[in-house]
Amino acid sequence: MGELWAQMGSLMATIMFVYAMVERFFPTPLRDTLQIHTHKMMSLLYPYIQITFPEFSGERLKRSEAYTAIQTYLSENSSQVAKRLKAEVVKDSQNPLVLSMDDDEEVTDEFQGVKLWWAASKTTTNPHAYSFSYYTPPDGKRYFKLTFHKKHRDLITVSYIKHVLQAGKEIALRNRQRKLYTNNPSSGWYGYKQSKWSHIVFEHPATFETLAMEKRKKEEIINDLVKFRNGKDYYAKIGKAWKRGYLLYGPPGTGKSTMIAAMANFMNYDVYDLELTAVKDNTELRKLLIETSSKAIIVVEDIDCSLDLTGQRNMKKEKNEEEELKDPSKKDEEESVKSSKVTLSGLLNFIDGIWSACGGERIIIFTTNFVDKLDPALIRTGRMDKHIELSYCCFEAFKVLAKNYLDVDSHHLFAIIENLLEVANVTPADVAENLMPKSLNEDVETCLQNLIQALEVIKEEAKKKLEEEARLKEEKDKEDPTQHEKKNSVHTVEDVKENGFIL
Ligand SMILES: Nc1ncnc2c1ncn2[C@@H]1O[C@H](COP(=O)(O)OP(=O)(O)OP(=O)(O)O)[C@@H](O)[C@H]1O
Ligand SMILES: [Mg+2]
Repeated sequence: MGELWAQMGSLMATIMFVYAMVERFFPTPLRDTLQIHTHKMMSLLYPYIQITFPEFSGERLKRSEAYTAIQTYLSENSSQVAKRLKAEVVKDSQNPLVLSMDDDEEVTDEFQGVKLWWAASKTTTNPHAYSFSYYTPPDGKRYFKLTFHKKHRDLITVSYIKHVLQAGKEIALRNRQRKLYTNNPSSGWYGYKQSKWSHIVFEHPATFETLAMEKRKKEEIINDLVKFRNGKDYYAKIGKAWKRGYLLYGPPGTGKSTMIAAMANFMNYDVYDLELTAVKDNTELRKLLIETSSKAIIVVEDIDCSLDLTGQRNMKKEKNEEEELKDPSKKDEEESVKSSKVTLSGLLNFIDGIWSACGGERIIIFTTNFVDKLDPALIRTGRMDKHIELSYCCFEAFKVLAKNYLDVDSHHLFAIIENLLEVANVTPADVAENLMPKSLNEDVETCLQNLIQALEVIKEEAKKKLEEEARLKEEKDKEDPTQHEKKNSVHTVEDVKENGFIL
């Protein structure tokens, strides 16, 4: 910046001298003409272009987006070089204290080999002058001034400014504090200051590194997410809304919720935990969706329990009426489900209707313990793009947990555990529970022994259960071999109905 200031200084001195001469020796009409020409000539000699970015444009309350983006960009790129910094507390940021360059401070930047100068300044205002604007700060209007050589005009005005604004927005997004939203019951939507979603700061520590799962499967999911994140142009090209649906299924404690948290942390997205039973009808579901932000994961946990969306409504009805006669408390249970009128078609519209296309990238995740119970319409390809099974703990997943909980990569007891995991169906949640030291003096060996004991018990129980099932089957076969054959065929209408499939 030194050389620029030296050049500017000598130019300013020349201009002032020429103006002074003109003022002094020429009559007014000639003086005006001469001044215009002098000005033109000086601007020809002065080879730099300046662009200013005011903090508030016009008289609007809103701070200029460009100014904010430039400030963020410069804070990250130049706060190390600027000598005088300004500290500001920024709301909703991971790092609430943001340092940016102070007024009248300059920094340089470089873009494709071209040097540029940024200066933070403010206009000086007359403190006695009455301002019509509420938004003009008493100490003047702030602005950033960008100076560059005129031969780079196109590069700077077309590419560089775009780059700065984009990078500034990305930095702000990266540094923002992410939120976990839950929907409020609609009865409270119209109250004072009540909004449709309540939020808290999202601070779940789960990551893909700590998620116990086969490496290959994990990489597949990560690649899918990365492809989605970078797919803005691709989605626009194929004419599809920029969204992706995942169905996570598996027994309780296999890590479905943990995976959602890992996904949110990986993508740096907000999470909207949608409680469908609190949504009155499809219209309200739509209103909730419109109020979600871009870069969000919308989660419906336990979709099979949230609503009677399994397509078995009619089949179940008769059964429930019978049950109600026997047990009246069943009726109350059913009533509470009926009070939510979100239908399967409402939910499908929610997923792939035009409503889901408003705004930017969105991920929709359903979780269930019973994938077979879901209506095929809900999970068909294109609607839920990827089905991910979270299953019982395999040896590879155990190794991740051992690393997380005990900080070990290998141990002589691992071989025994590997053999036991092949025969015992145990969830990662159970493995984690057993690996956790119960007291301060429990070492790695003791923790692994605890797990082995637990796995032995599970293995024995499973063995007994299998033996019992085999015995019962044998007894049944003896009683009525034809009945058993019929029962074994899953293709009979009775069985399909009983299992909750839709014909
Ligand atoms: N795959 C996993 N990797 C790491 N930790 C896991 C995994 N699965 C379960 N856990 C541990 O077990 C606990 C329960 O897991 P989580 O809540 O994710 O299970 P879930 O599949 O969502 O169960 P549910 O069906 O009951 O909702 C977690 O807090 C986590 O500590
Ligand atoms: Mg869960």
